[in-house]
Amino acid sequence: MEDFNIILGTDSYKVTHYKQYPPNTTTVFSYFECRGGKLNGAVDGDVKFTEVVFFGIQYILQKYFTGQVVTREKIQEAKEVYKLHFGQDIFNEQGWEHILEKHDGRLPVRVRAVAEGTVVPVGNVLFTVENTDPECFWLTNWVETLLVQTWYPITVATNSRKQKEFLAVYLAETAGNLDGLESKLHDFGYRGVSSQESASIGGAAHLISFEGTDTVAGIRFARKYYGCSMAGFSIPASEHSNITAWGQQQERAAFKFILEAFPKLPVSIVSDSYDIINACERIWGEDLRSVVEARSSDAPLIIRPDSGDPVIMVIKVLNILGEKFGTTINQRGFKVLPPYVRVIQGDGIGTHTLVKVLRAMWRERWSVENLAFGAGGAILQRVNRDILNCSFKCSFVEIDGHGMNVFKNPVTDPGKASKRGRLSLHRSADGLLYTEQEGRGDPNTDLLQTVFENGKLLKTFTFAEVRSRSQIPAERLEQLKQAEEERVWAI
Ligand SMILES: O=C(Nc1cccnc1)c1ccc2c(c1)ncn2CC1CCN(C(=O)c2ccccc2)CC1
Repeated sequence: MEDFNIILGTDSYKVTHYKQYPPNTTTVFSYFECRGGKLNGAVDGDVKFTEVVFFGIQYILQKYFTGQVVTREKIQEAKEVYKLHFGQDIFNEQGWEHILEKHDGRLPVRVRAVAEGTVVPVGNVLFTVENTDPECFWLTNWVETLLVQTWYPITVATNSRKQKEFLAVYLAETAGNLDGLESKLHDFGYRGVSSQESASIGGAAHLISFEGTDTVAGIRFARKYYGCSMAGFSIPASEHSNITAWGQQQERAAFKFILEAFPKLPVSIVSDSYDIINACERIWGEDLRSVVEARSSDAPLIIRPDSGDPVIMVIKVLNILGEKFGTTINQRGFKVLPPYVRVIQGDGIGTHTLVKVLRAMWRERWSVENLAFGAGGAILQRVNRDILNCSFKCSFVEIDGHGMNVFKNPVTDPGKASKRGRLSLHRSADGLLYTEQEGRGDPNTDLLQTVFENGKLLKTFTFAEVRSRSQIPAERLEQLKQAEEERVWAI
């Protein structure tokens, strides 16, 4: 990563921390966890997160940590910047010179992490960092700033997987199988994220649980960093300009033209430019009805409403289409439109509204086979570090050759208490993951693996492995089904 200078890749206050640790400190050992807790489910509404998908450290390590990341030029640049930034010489020039001379510019740190894609209950250690050169005790927490940015891929991956749980429960309940589950939540979010890099990272994080995306950057990311040649798919779809360019009087002509432009593929046509109800009743349901009925089941028309309350619009559109094209009743007793016509709701969808639409469809006896969702900002942008309470804390130091377990335990917030000593992650006999503290863990069963050491990426995972590790277990779906039964289906 040429135009990145890790010596300038940290919070300003960390530049002064080498002067603040106790004299003769030789080791700083820190860890990262997602505490979950107080802001739980803040993505929207009453969705709760009790476990997280670990994802994304591989990218950060590969892009910003591997190889010779310290050079004389970068030290010089940092020296100038910090002299101006602090107004005096407090930059640890000797410390970085030491890394350049003794380690050939490679970072003398060890990062141990749980395998990417692992689903870990909140409150467990996810990765640890320690210095491998006693003179570089100050480096461990220097790199916190960059490594804690894993909060973003972890949160996006976790939130998309949570939506997949709800979709799976309602698809199983209303269709009797999980066919098409992976294409039920399509990423529309490319334009709504803050940067190209966020689109890449977040786009890929969504694709751990789904295979539908319009965020092309996520495809490229998965190819480049996780060895996946094609992580997601899309289809021909219209935007408003393709309809409005024909003028309001020609909406029907536009619809017909676009349908006929793609005879052998599913085609999605946004239908709310003027009046979605008229579009469904008159244009799709009468004027173009035979054109729609001529579509094959693997090249359906997919009607896209794009305004109005999502819950109301989905039910209204399904009811009109059911009237016009007829429905069958599936083995679960739910209504299904003919296979040549489907609906995608891509407006106003976040975890909370997706659940509300699913619950409304259940109440109106519509099978989830009929619908897919698109989501943008809610998938990639409406997330922050507080949702899973991701944090990095020191838990062990060595001073004058003596090891010491350290921690914080604020009387003002017990939820912020940190773990103590050297940490490891283990799986109990009944399959649950738990953290051993104070160095008590058996190294032979530690699920944390050394993924980075002294400038080298030692362990990487493919996107296929990440996807396989984050599968949703059947018992989790059973649990969520029970909860929905009590909360919604019983009423
Ligand atoms: O409008 C779209 N993209 C977009 C991008 C950026 C901003 N706004 C919209 C867009 C992109 C992909 C779309 C789409 C619409 N409509 C369908 N797809 C992709 C998938 C096609 C395959 N799928 C179906 O056939 C299907 C649809 C509904 C029920 C059951 C199955 C599931 C959806």
